[in-house]
Amino acid sequence: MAIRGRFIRETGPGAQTGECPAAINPMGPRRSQFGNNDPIEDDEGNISTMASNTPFTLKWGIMATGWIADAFTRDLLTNPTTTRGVHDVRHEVVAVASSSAKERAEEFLVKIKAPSSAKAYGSYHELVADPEIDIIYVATPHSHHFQNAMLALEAGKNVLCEKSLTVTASQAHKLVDKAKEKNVFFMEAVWTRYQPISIKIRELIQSGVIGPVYRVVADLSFGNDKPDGTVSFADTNRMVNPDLAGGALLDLGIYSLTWVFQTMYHLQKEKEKPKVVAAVQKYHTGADEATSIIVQWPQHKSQGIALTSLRLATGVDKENTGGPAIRIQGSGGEIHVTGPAYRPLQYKVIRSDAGGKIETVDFSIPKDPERDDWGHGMFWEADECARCIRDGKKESESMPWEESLVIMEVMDEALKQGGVTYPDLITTDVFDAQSPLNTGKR
Ligand SMILES: NC(=O)C1=CN([C@@H]2O[C@H](COP(=O)(O)OP(=O)(O)OC[C@H]3O[C@@H](n4cnc5c(N)ncnc54)[C@H](OP(=O)(O)O)[C@@H]3O)[C@@H](O)[C@H]2O)C=CC1
Ligand SMILES: O=C1OC[C@@H](O)[C@H](O)[C@H]1O
Repeated sequence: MAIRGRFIRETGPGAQTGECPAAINPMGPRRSQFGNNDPIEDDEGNISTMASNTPFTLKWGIMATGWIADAFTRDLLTNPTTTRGVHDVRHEVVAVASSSAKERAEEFLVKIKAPSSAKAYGSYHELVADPEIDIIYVATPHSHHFQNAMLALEAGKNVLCEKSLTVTASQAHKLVDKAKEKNVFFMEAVWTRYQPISIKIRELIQSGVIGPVYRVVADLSFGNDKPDGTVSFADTNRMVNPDLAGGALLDLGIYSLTWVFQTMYHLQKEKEKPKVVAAVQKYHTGADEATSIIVQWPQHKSQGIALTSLRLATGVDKENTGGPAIRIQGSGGEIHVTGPAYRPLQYKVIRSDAGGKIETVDFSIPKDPERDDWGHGMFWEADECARCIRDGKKESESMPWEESLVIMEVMDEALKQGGVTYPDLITTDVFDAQSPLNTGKR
Protein backbone atom coordinates (compact mmCIF):
# COMPACT_ATOMS: atom_id res chain seq x y z
CA MET A 1 0.00 0.00 0.00
CA ALA A 2 1.46 3.35 -1.00
CA ILE A 3 2.04 5.72 1.90
CA ARG A 4 1.95 9.15 0.33
CA GLY A 5 3.66 12.14 1.89
CA ARG A 6 3.61 10.89 5.44
CA PHE A 7 6.59 11.15 7.70
CA ILE A 8 7.41 11.30 11.32
CA ARG A 9 9.31 14.20 12.81
CA GLU A 10 10.60 14.43 16.27
CA THR A 11 11.58 17.55 18.11
CA GLY A 12 13.41 17.93 21.37
CA PRO A 13 16.30 15.81 22.68
CA GLY A 14 17.22 12.83 20.42
CA ALA A 15 15.11 14.14 17.54
CA GLN A 16 15.12 12.19 14.25
CA THR A 17 13.72 12.75 10.81
CA GLY A 18 12.85 10.09 8.25
CA GLU A 19 10.33 7.96 6.49
CA CYS A 20 7.40 6.79 8.55
CA PRO A 21 8.33 3.23 9.56
CA ALA A 22 5.79 0.41 9.22
CA ALA A 23 5.40 0.10 12.98
CA ILE A 24 3.95 3.58 13.10
CA ASN A 25 2.30 3.47 9.71
CA PRO A 26 -0.44 6.10 10.02
CA MET A 27 -2.63 4.04 7.71
CA GLY A 28 -2.87 1.42 10.44
CA PRO A 29 -2.72 -2.37 10.02
CA ARG A 30 -3.86 -3.35 6.56
CA ARG A 31 -6.04 -6.35 7.15
CA SER A 32 -7.80 -5.36 10.30
CA GLN A 33 -8.65 -1.86 9.13
CA PHE A 34 -8.94 -2.13 5.43
CA GLY A 35 -9.85 -5.78 4.77
CA ASN A 36 -8.02 -6.01 1.46
CA ASN A 37 -7.72 -9.17 -0.63
CA ASP A 38 -3.95 -9.45 -0.62
CA PRO A 39 -2.43 -12.94 -0.60
CA ILE A 40 -1.77 -14.44 2.83
CA GLU A 41 0.95 -17.01 3.46
CA ASP A 42 0.22 -19.57 6.18
CA ASP A 43 2.77 -21.31 8.44
CA GLU A 44 3.38 -24.02 5.81
CA GLY A 45 3.97 -21.52 3.02
CA ASN A 46 0.57 -22.00 1.33
CA ILE A 47 -0.70 -18.91 -0.41
CA SER A 48 -4.37 -18.00 -0.29
CA THR A 49 -6.49 -14.86 -0.43
CA MET A 50 -8.96 -13.66 2.17
CA ALA A 51 -11.71 -13.37 -0.41
CA SER A 52 -12.26 -13.30 -4.14
CA ASN A 53 -9.82 -11.09 -6.02
CA THR A 54 -12.69 -9.38 -7.82
CA PRO A 55 -13.45 -6.17 -5.97
CA PHE A 56 -16.93 -5.78 -4.58
CA THR A 57 -18.73 -2.97 -6.41
CA LEU A 58 -21.11 -0.75 -4.47
CA LYS A 59 -23.71 1.03 -6.62
CA TRP A 60 -24.55 4.53 -5.42
CA GLY A 61 -27.49 6.87 -5.81
CA ILE A 62 -26.73 10.47 -4.87
CA MET A 63 -29.57 12.46 -3.30
CA ALA A 64 -29.01 16.22 -3.93
CA THR A 65 -26.68 18.19 -6.14
CA GLY A 66 -25.09 20.64 -3.70
CA TRP A 67 -21.56 21.23 -2.46
CA ILE A 68 -20.95 18.05 -0.51
CA ALA A 69 -22.75 15.85 -3.05
CA ASP A 70 -20.22 17.13 -5.57
CA ALA A 71 -17.17 16.48 -3.37
CA PHE A 72 -18.34 13.04 -2.25
CA THR A 73 -19.29 11.85 -5.72
CA ARG A 74 -15.93 12.99 -7.12
CA ASP A 75 -14.30 10.92 -4.36
CA LEU A 76 -16.39 7.89 -5.37
CA LEU A 77 -15.05 8.28 -8.90
CA THR A 78 -11.38 8.16 -7.87
CA ASN A 79 -9.47 4.95 -8.44
CA PRO A 80 -9.38 3.06 -5.12
CA THR A 81 -6.25 1.08 -6.01
CA THR A 82 -4.01 3.79 -7.35
CA THR A 83 -5.08 6.51 -4.91
CA ARG A 84 -5.29 4.63 -1.62
CA GLY A 85 -4.14 1.06 -2.16
CA VAL A 86 -7.64 -0.40 -1.84
CA HIS A 87 -8.19 -3.58 -3.86
CA ASP A 88 -11.24 -5.20 -2.34
CA VAL A 89 -13.99 -2.64 -3.05
CA ARG A 90 -14.89 -0.14 -5.73
CA HIS A 91 -17.72 2.30 -6.38
CA GLU A 92 -20.11 2.98 -9.20
CA VAL A 93 -22.28 6.09 -9.49
CA VAL A 94 -25.59 4.81 -10.85
CA ALA A 95 -27.67 7.99 -10.57
CA VAL A 96 -28.02 11.42 -9.03
CA ALA A 97 -31.25 13.22 -8.20
CA SER A 98 -32.17 16.85 -7.74
CA SER A 99 -35.29 17.61 -5.73
CA SER A 100 -36.25 20.37 -8.11
CA ALA A 101 -35.23 19.64 -11.71
CA LYS A 102 -33.77 16.86 -13.81
CA GLU A 103 -31.60 19.49 -15.55
CA ARG A 104 -29.82 20.23 -12.26
CA ALA A 105 -28.92 16.57 -11.95
CA GLU A 106 -27.75 16.47 -15.58
CA GLU A 107 -25.57 19.55 -15.04
CA PHE A 108 -24.14 17.95 -11.91
CA LEU A 109 -23.12 14.82 -13.82
CA VAL A 110 -21.41 16.90 -16.51
CA LYS A 111 -19.64 19.05 -13.92
CA ILE A 112 -18.14 16.10 -12.08
CA LYS A 113 -17.30 14.25 -15.31
CA ALA A 114 -19.38 11.22 -14.35
CA PRO A 115 -19.42 8.16 -16.61
CA SER A 116 -22.05 8.38 -19.38
CA SER A 117 -23.94 5.47 -17.80
CA ALA A 118 -24.93 7.61 -14.78
CA LYS A 119 -28.60 8.61 -14.78
CA ALA A 120 -30.16 11.96 -13.84
CA TYR A 121 -33.44 12.18 -11.95
CA GLY A 122 -35.61 15.19 -11.21
CA SER A 123 -37.00 13.81 -7.94
CA TYR A 124 -35.84 11.95 -4.86
CA HIS A 125 -38.77 9.53 -5.24
CA GLU A 126 -37.46 8.34 -8.61
CA LEU A 127 -33.98 7.89 -7.18
CA VAL A 128 -35.00 5.62 -4.31
CA ALA A 129 -37.16 3.54 -6.67
CA ASP A 130 -34.23 2.71 -8.97
CA PRO A 131 -33.61 -1.05 -8.59
CA GLU A 132 -29.99 -0.76 -9.77
CA ILE A 133 -29.01 1.31 -6.74
CA ASP A 134 -27.60 -0.41 -3.61
CA ILE A 135 -27.09 2.62 -1.39
CA ILE A 136 -28.38 6.19 -1.22
CA TYR A 137 -26.07 8.99 -0.10
CA VAL A 138 -28.25 11.68 1.53
CA ALA A 139 -26.52 15.03 0.89
CA THR A 140 -29.32 17.48 1.67
CA PRO A 141 -29.29 20.05 4.53
CA HIS A 142 -29.72 18.48 7.99
CA SER A 143 -33.28 19.82 8.11
CA HIS A 144 -34.12 17.26 5.41
CA HIS A 145 -32.18 14.22 6.65
CA PHE A 146 -34.99 12.54 8.60
CA GLN A 147 -37.56 12.67 5.80
CA ASN A 148 -35.03 11.95 3.01
CA ALA A 149 -33.26 9.08 4.77
CA MET A 150 -36.61 7.59 5.78
CA LEU A 151 -37.78 7.81 2.15
CA ALA A 152 -34.77 5.74 1.13
CA LEU A 153 -35.04 3.26 4.02
CA GLU A 154 -38.75 2.76 3.33
CA ALA A 155 -37.77 1.89 -0.24
CA GLY A 156 -35.47 -0.80 1.18
CA LYS A 157 -32.24 0.99 0.33
CA ASN A 158 -29.03 1.05 2.34
CA VAL A 159 -28.31 4.63 3.43
CA LEU A 160 -25.30 6.80 4.15
CA CYS A 161 -26.68 10.05 5.60
CA GLU A 162 -24.67 13.25 6.01
CA LYS A 163 -24.07 14.76 9.43
CA SER A 164 -25.71 15.84 11.57
CA LEU A 165 -27.77 12.69 11.25
CA THR A 166 -31.02 14.49 12.04
CA VAL A 167 -32.33 17.62 13.76
CA THR A 168 -33.52 15.74 16.86
CA ALA A 169 -32.53 12.56 18.69
CA SER A 170 -36.08 11.26 18.36
CA GLN A 171 -35.79 11.38 14.56
CA ALA A 172 -32.47 9.54 14.72
CA HIS A 173 -34.03 6.78 16.86
CA LYS A 174 -36.80 6.37 14.27
CA LEU A 175 -34.29 6.00 11.44
CA VAL A 176 -32.31 3.36 13.31
CA ASP A 177 -35.52 1.48 14.09
CA LYS A 178 -36.46 1.59 10.40
CA ALA A 179 -33.03 0.34 9.31
CA LYS A 180 -33.43 -2.58 11.74
CA GLU A 181 -36.96 -3.31 10.48
CA LYS A 182 -35.85 -3.23 6.83
CA ASN A 183 -32.62 -5.11 7.60
CA VAL A 184 -30.49 -2.62 5.68
CA PHE A 185 -27.18 -0.86 6.28
CA PHE A 186 -27.42 2.63 7.75
CA MET A 187 -24.64 5.03 8.75
CA GLU A 188 -24.10 8.66 9.66
CA ALA A 189 -21.50 10.07 7.27
CA VAL A 190 -18.90 11.18 9.80
CA TRP A 191 -16.00 10.89 7.34
CA THR A 192 -13.45 12.01 9.94
CA ARG A 193 -13.72 8.68 11.77
CA TYR A 194 -12.54 6.77 8.67
CA GLN A 195 -9.55 8.98 7.93
CA PRO A 196 -6.21 7.26 8.69
CA ILE A 197 -5.34 9.93 11.27
CA SER A 198 -8.41 9.09 13.37
CA ILE A 199 -7.79 5.36 13.11
CA LYS A 200 -4.17 5.83 14.15
CA ILE A 201 -5.03 8.08 17.10
CA ARG A 202 -7.66 5.63 18.39
CA GLU A 203 -5.04 2.88 18.16
CA LEU A 204 -2.47 5.00 19.99
CA ILE A 205 -4.90 5.68 22.82
CA GLN A 206 -5.81 2.01 23.06
CA SER A 207 -2.14 1.06 23.16
CA GLY A 208 -1.87 3.18 26.31
CA VAL A 209 0.82 5.47 24.95
CA ILE A 210 -0.51 8.47 26.88
CA GLY A 211 -2.14 6.46 29.68
CA PRO A 212 -5.84 6.70 30.48
CA VAL A 213 -7.45 9.70 28.76
CA TYR A 214 -9.21 11.93 31.26
CA ARG A 215 -9.85 15.07 29.23
CA VAL A 216 -10.31 16.07 25.61
CA VAL A 217 -10.77 19.63 24.41
CA ALA A 218 -11.90 19.90 20.78
CA ASP A 219 -12.87 22.86 18.64
CA LEU A 220 -14.22 23.48 15.18
CA SER A 221 -14.99 27.14 14.63
CA PHE A 222 -15.14 29.48 11.66
CA GLY A 223 -14.17 33.17 11.86
CA ASN A 224 -17.10 34.86 10.15
CA ASP A 225 -17.42 37.86 12.45
CA LYS A 226 -18.38 41.13 10.73
CA PRO A 227 -17.85 44.64 12.12
CA ASP A 228 -21.61 45.28 12.04
CA GLY A 229 -22.19 42.50 14.57
CA THR A 230 -23.51 39.94 12.11
CA VAL A 231 -21.69 36.92 10.67
CA SER A 232 -20.88 36.67 6.99
CA PHE A 233 -23.67 34.25 6.11
CA ALA A 234 -26.95 35.56 4.69
CA ASP A 235 -29.86 34.86 7.03
CA THR A 236 -31.19 32.42 4.43
CA ASN A 237 -27.91 30.43 4.32
CA ARG A 238 -28.17 26.92 5.76
CA MET A 239 -25.44 27.81 8.30
CA VAL A 240 -27.75 30.19 10.20
CA ASN A 241 -31.24 29.59 8.80
CA PRO A 242 -33.46 27.76 11.34
CA ASP A 243 -35.66 26.44 8.50
CA LEU A 244 -32.60 24.48 7.34
CA ALA A 245 -31.59 23.51 10.91
CA GLY A 246 -28.82 26.12 10.82
CA GLY A 247 -26.44 26.84 13.66
CA ALA A 248 -22.86 26.13 14.66
CA LEU A 249 -23.56 23.02 16.72
CA LEU A 250 -25.33 20.81 14.18
CA ASP A 251 -22.99 21.84 11.37
CA LEU A 252 -19.56 22.24 12.99
CA GLY A 253 -19.83 21.34 16.69
CA ILE A 254 -20.62 17.79 15.72
CA TYR A 255 -16.96 17.42 14.70
CA SER A 256 -15.78 18.68 18.09
CA LEU A 257 -18.09 16.09 19.65
CA THR A 258 -16.73 13.50 17.21
CA TRP A 259 -13.24 13.95 18.66
CA VAL A 260 -14.52 13.92 22.22
CA PHE A 261 -16.49 10.75 21.54
CA GLN A 262 -14.10 8.82 19.33
CA THR A 263 -11.24 9.27 21.80
CA MET A 264 -13.23 8.57 24.97
CA TYR A 265 -16.78 7.16 24.76
CA HIS A 266 -16.04 5.01 21.69
CA LEU A 267 -13.17 3.33 23.56
CA GLN A 268 -15.04 2.76 26.82
CA LYS A 269 -15.46 -0.97 27.47
CA GLU A 270 -18.62 -0.39 29.45
CA LYS A 271 -20.49 2.50 27.91
CA GLU A 272 -21.52 5.25 30.29
CA LYS A 273 -24.16 7.83 29.32
CA PRO A 274 -22.66 11.32 29.54
CA LYS A 275 -23.88 14.23 31.64
CA VAL A 276 -24.20 17.43 29.61
CA VAL A 277 -23.77 21.13 30.46
CA ALA A 278 -23.96 23.67 27.63
CA ALA A 279 -23.58 27.41 27.03
CA VAL A 280 -25.26 28.61 23.86
CA GLN A 281 -24.97 32.01 22.19
CA LYS A 282 -27.98 32.61 19.95
CA TYR A 283 -27.77 34.47 16.65
CA HIS A 284 -30.52 36.93 15.64
CA THR A 285 -32.05 34.23 13.39
CA GLY A 286 -32.61 32.01 16.44
CA ALA A 287 -29.90 29.49 15.49
CA ASP A 288 -26.83 29.09 17.71
CA GLU A 289 -23.76 31.08 16.63
CA ALA A 290 -21.51 29.64 19.36
CA THR A 291 -21.98 26.62 21.59
CA SER A 292 -19.69 25.16 24.25
CA ILE A 293 -20.52 21.79 25.74
CA ILE A 294 -19.01 19.93 28.66
CA VAL A 295 -19.76 16.22 28.62
CA GLN A 296 -18.86 14.26 31.71
CA TRP A 297 -18.46 10.53 32.35
CA PRO A 298 -18.24 10.41 36.15
CA GLN A 299 -17.51 6.66 36.41
CA HIS A 300 -14.62 7.04 33.97
CA LYS A 301 -13.46 10.25 35.71
CA SER A 302 -13.34 11.84 32.27
CA GLN A 303 -14.63 15.03 30.69
CA GLY A 304 -14.83 16.36 27.16
CA ILE A 305 -15.13 19.97 26.12
CA ALA A 306 -16.61 20.49 22.66
CA LEU A 307 -16.44 24.03 21.29
CA THR A 308 -17.84 25.66 18.16
CA SER A 309 -18.40 29.16 16.88
CA LEU A 310 -19.29 30.93 13.66
CA ARG A 311 -17.53 34.15 14.78
CA LEU A 312 -14.13 33.06 15.95
CA ALA A 313 -11.88 30.68 13.98
CA THR A 314 -10.19 27.72 15.68
CA GLY A 315 -6.71 29.03 14.92
CA VAL A 316 -5.42 32.44 13.99
CA ASP A 317 -3.80 31.04 10.85
CA LYS A 318 -3.31 27.85 8.86
CA GLU A 319 -0.01 27.19 10.67
CA ASN A 320 -2.03 26.60 13.80
CA THR A 321 -0.28 29.34 15.72
CA GLY A 322 -3.23 29.43 18.06
CA GLY A 323 -2.50 25.87 19.25
CA PRO A 324 -4.01 22.49 18.50
CA ALA A 325 -7.65 22.14 17.48
CA ILE A 326 -7.89 18.98 19.54
CA ARG A 327 -6.01 18.25 22.74
CA ILE A 328 -6.27 14.70 24.10
CA GLN A 329 -4.93 14.54 27.63
CA GLY A 330 -3.93 11.33 29.37
CA SER A 331 -2.16 10.71 32.65
CA GLY A 332 1.03 9.86 30.73
CA GLY A 333 1.01 12.54 28.07
CA GLU A 334 -0.98 14.29 25.39
CA ILE A 335 -1.86 14.02 21.73
CA HIS A 336 -2.31 17.33 19.93
CA VAL A 337 -4.18 17.33 16.64
CA THR A 338 -3.85 20.19 14.18
CA GLY A 339 -7.20 21.13 12.67
CA PRO A 340 -9.57 21.57 11.01
CA ALA A 341 -11.34 18.97 13.12
CA TYR A 342 -13.26 17.54 10.14
CA ARG A 343 -10.03 16.65 8.30
CA PRO A 344 -6.92 17.26 10.40
CA LEU A 345 -3.57 16.37 8.82
CA GLN A 346 -1.15 16.29 11.72
CA TYR A 347 -0.83 14.99 15.24
CA LYS A 348 1.88 15.24 17.86
CA VAL A 349 2.49 12.83 20.72
CA ILE A 350 3.99 14.41 23.82
CA ARG A 351 4.76 11.75 26.41
CA SER A 352 5.64 12.76 29.93
CA ASP A 353 8.36 10.05 30.06
CA ALA A 354 10.03 11.06 26.78
CA GLY A 355 12.19 13.85 28.13
CA GLY A 356 10.53 16.56 26.11
CA LYS A 357 10.79 14.66 22.80
CA ILE A 358 7.79 15.32 20.59
CA GLU A 359 6.75 12.89 17.86
CA THR A 360 5.04 14.60 14.92
CA VAL A 361 3.16 12.65 12.25
CA ASP A 362 1.80 14.24 9.07
CA PHE A 363 -0.88 12.92 6.76
CA SER A 364 -1.99 13.85 3.27
CA ILE A 365 -5.09 13.21 1.23
CA PRO A 366 -4.42 11.00 -1.80
CA LYS A 367 -5.25 12.56 -5.16
CA ASP A 368 -6.16 10.87 -8.43
CA PRO A 369 -4.11 12.24 -11.36
CA GLU A 370 -6.63 10.70 -13.75
CA ARG A 371 -9.46 12.66 -12.11
CA ASP A 372 -7.97 16.17 -12.27
CA ASP A 373 -5.92 15.43 -9.14
CA TRP A 374 -9.10 15.15 -7.11
CA GLY A 375 -9.17 13.72 -3.62
CA HIS A 376 -11.14 15.11 -0.69
CA GLY A 377 -10.82 12.31 1.88
CA MET A 378 -14.40 11.05 1.88
CA PHE A 379 -13.56 7.85 -0.03
CA TRP A 380 -12.52 6.04 3.12
CA GLU A 381 -16.05 6.25 4.57
CA ALA A 382 -17.41 5.11 1.19
CA ASP A 383 -15.03 2.12 1.27
CA GLU A 384 -16.34 1.32 4.75
CA CYS A 385 -19.93 1.30 3.45
CA ALA A 386 -18.91 -1.07 0.66
CA ARG A 387 -17.18 -3.48 3.04
CA CYS A 388 -20.05 -3.46 5.52
CA ILE A 389 -22.60 -4.16 2.79
CA ARG A 390 -20.40 -6.81 1.19
CA ASP A 391 -20.04 -8.49 4.58
CA GLY A 392 -23.74 -8.23 5.47
CA LYS A 393 -23.16 -5.76 8.31
CA LYS A 394 -25.97 -3.31 9.06
CA GLU A 395 -23.87 -0.78 10.92
CA SER A 396 -20.25 0.31 11.00
CA GLU A 397 -18.14 -0.46 14.06
CA SER A 398 -16.42 2.92 13.82
CA MET A 399 -19.69 4.90 13.78
CA PRO A 400 -22.19 2.59 15.49
CA TRP A 401 -25.87 3.46 15.64
CA GLU A 402 -25.78 3.67 19.41
CA GLU A 403 -23.04 6.30 19.29
CA SER A 404 -24.82 8.41 16.67
CA LEU A 405 -27.87 8.30 18.94
CA VAL A 406 -25.97 9.33 22.08
CA ILE A 407 -24.33 12.22 20.22
CA MET A 408 -27.72 13.36 18.89
CA GLU A 409 -29.02 13.20 22.48
CA VAL A 410 -26.12 15.36 23.66
CA MET A 411 -26.84 17.94 20.93
CA ASP A 412 -30.56 17.84 21.73
CA GLU A 413 -29.82 18.53 25.36
CA ALA A 414 -27.36 21.34 24.59
CA LEU A 415 -29.82 23.08 22.27
CA LYS A 416 -32.58 22.62 24.84
CA GLN A 417 -30.41 24.20 27.55
CA GLY A 418 -29.72 27.10 25.16
CA GLY A 419 -33.36 27.57 24.18
CA VAL A 420 -32.79 26.89 20.47
CA THR A 421 -35.87 25.60 18.69
CA TYR A 422 -36.53 24.61 15.08
CA PRO A 423 -39.80 24.59 13.08
CA ASP A 424 -42.20 21.64 13.34
CA LEU A 425 -41.75 20.74 9.66
CA ILE A 426 -38.13 19.76 10.28
CA THR A 427 -38.41 18.38 13.83
CA THR A 428 -41.36 16.05 13.37
CA ASP A 429 -40.49 12.38 13.71
CA VAL A 430 -43.48 11.32 11.65
CA PHE A 431 -42.52 10.25 8.15
CA ASP A 432 -44.37 11.82 5.26
CA ALA A 433 -43.36 10.70 1.77
CA GLN A 434 -45.12 13.79 0.39
CA SER A 435 -43.43 16.24 2.79
CA PRO A 436 -42.04 19.25 0.89
CA LEU A 437 -38.69 18.06 2.21
CA ASN A 438 -39.11 14.97 0.02
CA THR A 439 -40.85 16.49 -2.97
CA GLY A 440 -38.82 19.70 -3.24
CA LYS A 441 -42.04 21.74 -3.45
CA ARG A 442 -40.79 24.56 -1.24
N1 LIG B 1 -18.98 15.86 5.47
C1 LIG B 1 -18.65 17.09 5.13
O1 LIG B 1 -17.49 17.47 5.05
C2 LIG B 1 -19.69 18.06 4.83
C3 LIG B 1 -20.99 17.75 5.11
N2 LIG B 1 -21.97 18.63 4.84
C4 LIG B 1 -23.34 18.24 5.15
O2 LIG B 1 -24.01 18.00 3.93
C5 LIG B 1 -25.31 18.53 3.97
C6 LIG B 1 -25.49 19.45 2.76
O3 LIG B 1 -24.58 20.52 2.83
P1 LIG B 1 -24.08 21.31 1.52
O4 LIG B 1 -23.82 20.36 0.43
O5 LIG B 1 -23.01 22.21 1.96
O6 LIG B 1 -25.38 22.15 1.19
P2 LIG B 1 -25.78 22.81 -0.19
O7 LIG B 1 -26.71 23.91 0.14
O8 LIG B 1 -24.59 23.09 -1.02
O9 LIG B 1 -26.59 21.66 -0.93
C7 LIG B 1 -27.75 21.11 -0.40
C8 LIG B 1 -28.54 20.44 -1.49
O10 LIG B 1 -29.71 19.89 -0.91
C9 LIG B 1 -30.80 19.96 -1.80
N3 LIG B 1 -31.96 20.61 -1.19
C10 LIG B 1 -33.18 20.09 -1.14
N4 LIG B 1 -34.04 20.90 -0.55
C11 LIG B 1 -33.35 22.01 -0.22
C12 LIG B 1 -33.69 23.25 0.40
N5 LIG B 1 -34.94 23.51 0.82
N6 LIG B 1 -32.71 24.16 0.57
C13 LIG B 1 -31.46 23.91 0.18
N7 LIG B 1 -31.08 22.76 -0.42
C14 LIG B 1 -32.01 21.82 -0.62
C15 LIG B 1 -30.33 20.78 -3.00
O11 LIG B 1 -30.11 19.87 -4.06
P3 LIG B 1 -31.25 19.50 -5.13
O12 LIG B 1 -32.18 20.65 -5.26
O13 LIG B 1 -30.51 19.28 -6.33
O14 LIG B 1 -31.92 18.30 -4.59
C16 LIG B 1 -29.02 21.38 -2.58
O15 LIG B 1 -28.10 21.46 -3.63
C17 LIG B 1 -25.48 19.19 5.33
O16 LIG B 1 -26.18 18.33 6.17
C18 LIG B 1 -24.05 19.37 5.86
O17 LIG B 1 -23.97 19.21 7.24
C19 LIG B 1 -21.71 19.81 4.20
C20 LIG B 1 -20.44 20.17 3.89
C21 LIG B 1 -19.30 19.35 4.23
O1 LIG C 1 -19.22 19.17 7.44
C1 LIG C 1 -18.74 20.26 7.25
O2 LIG C 1 -17.41 20.39 7.16
C2 LIG C 1 -16.85 21.45 6.43
C3 LIG C 1 -17.60 22.73 6.63
O3 LIG C 1 -17.11 23.67 5.70
C4 LIG C 1 -19.07 22.55 6.42
O4 LIG C 1 -19.77 23.73 6.76
C5 LIG C 1 -19.59 21.45 7.27
O5 LIG C 1 -20.92 21.15 6.90
